[in-house]
Amino acid sequence: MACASRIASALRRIRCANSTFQRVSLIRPAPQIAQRRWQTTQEATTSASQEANHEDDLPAGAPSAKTIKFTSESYPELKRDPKFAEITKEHVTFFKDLLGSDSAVIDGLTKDAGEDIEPFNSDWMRKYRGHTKLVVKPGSTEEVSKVLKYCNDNMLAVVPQGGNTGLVGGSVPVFDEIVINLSRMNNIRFFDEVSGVLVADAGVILEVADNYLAEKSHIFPLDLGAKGSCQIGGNVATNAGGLRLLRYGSMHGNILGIEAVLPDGTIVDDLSKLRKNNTGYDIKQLFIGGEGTIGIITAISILCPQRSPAMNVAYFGLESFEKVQQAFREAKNQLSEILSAFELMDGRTQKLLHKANGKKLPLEGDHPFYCLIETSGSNTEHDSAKLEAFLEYVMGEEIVSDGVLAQDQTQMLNLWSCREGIPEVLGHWGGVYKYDLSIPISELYSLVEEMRERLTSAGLVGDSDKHPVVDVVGYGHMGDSNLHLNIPTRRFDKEVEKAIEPFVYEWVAKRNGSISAEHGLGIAKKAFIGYSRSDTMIKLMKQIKNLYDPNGIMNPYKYI
Ligand SMILES: O=C(O)CC[C@@H](O)C(=O)O
Ligand SMILES: [Zn+2]
Repeated sequence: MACASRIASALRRIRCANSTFQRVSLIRPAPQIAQRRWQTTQEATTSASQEANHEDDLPAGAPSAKTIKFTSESYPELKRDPKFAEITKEHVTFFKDLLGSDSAVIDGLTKDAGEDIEPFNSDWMRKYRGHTKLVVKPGSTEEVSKVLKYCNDNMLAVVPQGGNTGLVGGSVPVFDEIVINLSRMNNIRFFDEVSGVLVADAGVILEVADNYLAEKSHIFPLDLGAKGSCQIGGNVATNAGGLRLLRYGSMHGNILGIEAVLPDGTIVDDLSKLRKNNTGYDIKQLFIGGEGTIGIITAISILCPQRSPAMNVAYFGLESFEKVQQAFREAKNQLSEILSAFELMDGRTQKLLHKANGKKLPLEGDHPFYCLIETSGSNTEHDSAKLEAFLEYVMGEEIVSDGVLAQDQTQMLNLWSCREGIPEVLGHWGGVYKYDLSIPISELYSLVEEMRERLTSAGLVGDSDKHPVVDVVGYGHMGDSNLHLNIPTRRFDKEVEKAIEPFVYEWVAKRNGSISAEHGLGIAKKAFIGYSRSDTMIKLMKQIKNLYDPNGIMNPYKYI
């Protein structure tokens, strides 16, 4: 079998080149998300919950945030809460006096802050845009405390903001909420090489933290495409999942402690470095995934695993979702503790990747499904033996039809780009309807098929400009039963939206899945929480919100 020999010869090459392969570490450059660009669209029609924003002639690499439609227009049902005060010159003076440095306050009230303030008002997807006139950048926990207390005392609404790389509009204002940006708080406070405990400010960029840990043979237990821009405080506040959750677990499991500030200025000093601390309620968990609705995380303490010196990345083509499941089962069974990622991409995502940016795909021929497997272990020989046995098995049993194994770091990056490049590429035609869903694994892909059929029979999908929908595709974290259902479109269209929603949420709810597996609720999914949470759970969440933030100043109009 040609494909078998492809992998077998790759394995032979690895055995010959052990010494170089052994030391490969996987550090992927993050996509330049600030330069993502939406394509021209025709006659974009409005859609309250999904509309992205387009313009006819964006200069490549320099999108102007000013052309993004305001969230308050896309969501006309949202009204500014009159209980919040409007920002005055006196407020601005207070923040300037408090924070001292000129660069710590972006003041759009007393002067035209123009392009300086817009990146804080809008998100990288160009879907959400607020009206803030003030961005403050505290440089310490004490400053965050003073800022928040002042806002709370004066009924000024705020939005905590990290790297602003979220996917649900949670980190940008809707109206004139003050943006509290954490980027100046970017120090690593502590690292212990024996325990692997890292304590760092919330504003440290994920990739910076990971590079720091790499020098100490450790790894940050979270990895995602936006690592070059996102901040670890935001990662914790959104309980980001990423590409290696399968191996290292979630933020809820890895975070040992947090430091946070409540709206009344109280500093929650719970920066525990302990793995075990069984003394009452685990209150830090409320801030993890709390999306900045009860307080601002200012620092985290996190358990970081040892970095694996031996890494392998393989990319397979498979003929059915049944075979994908078999491959996943075998990977868990045979690679067990060295398996660090098992990602799924359908054939359509790979074709679109090629179509949009001409990317040469690793395998010749078409396969309905592709998987990317990564192993991370401590012993190359041991890992290679396991991998070889696994590959021989899946090829021999015809579970996998074709595959390649990276020979060096460049090839690893190239294989990873076939997965990580997908979200950005799908925006190429105009915009994307995005759904981030937890679904029982056996039915993970059925939703994509049903949705494709549904939209196709409604005459909405096609190759020509007559059809709004380019395709219906699925990819995601197979290892976590987390599907990213993406529907790239040429234009946003009420008819398309009606065909997708609420069908998609009902479909997921019927299977006891989650309507937001890892991206959170923000503004995009807030209206749909009831599909995944019972009335009792929502009531309990509201009680917590009211307890911590009685004035409701924290990230209003989102989440809850
Ligand atoms: O854009 C998406 O739908 C998914 C983004 C991210 O969670 C990923 O897994 O690449
Ligand atoms: Zn994801």
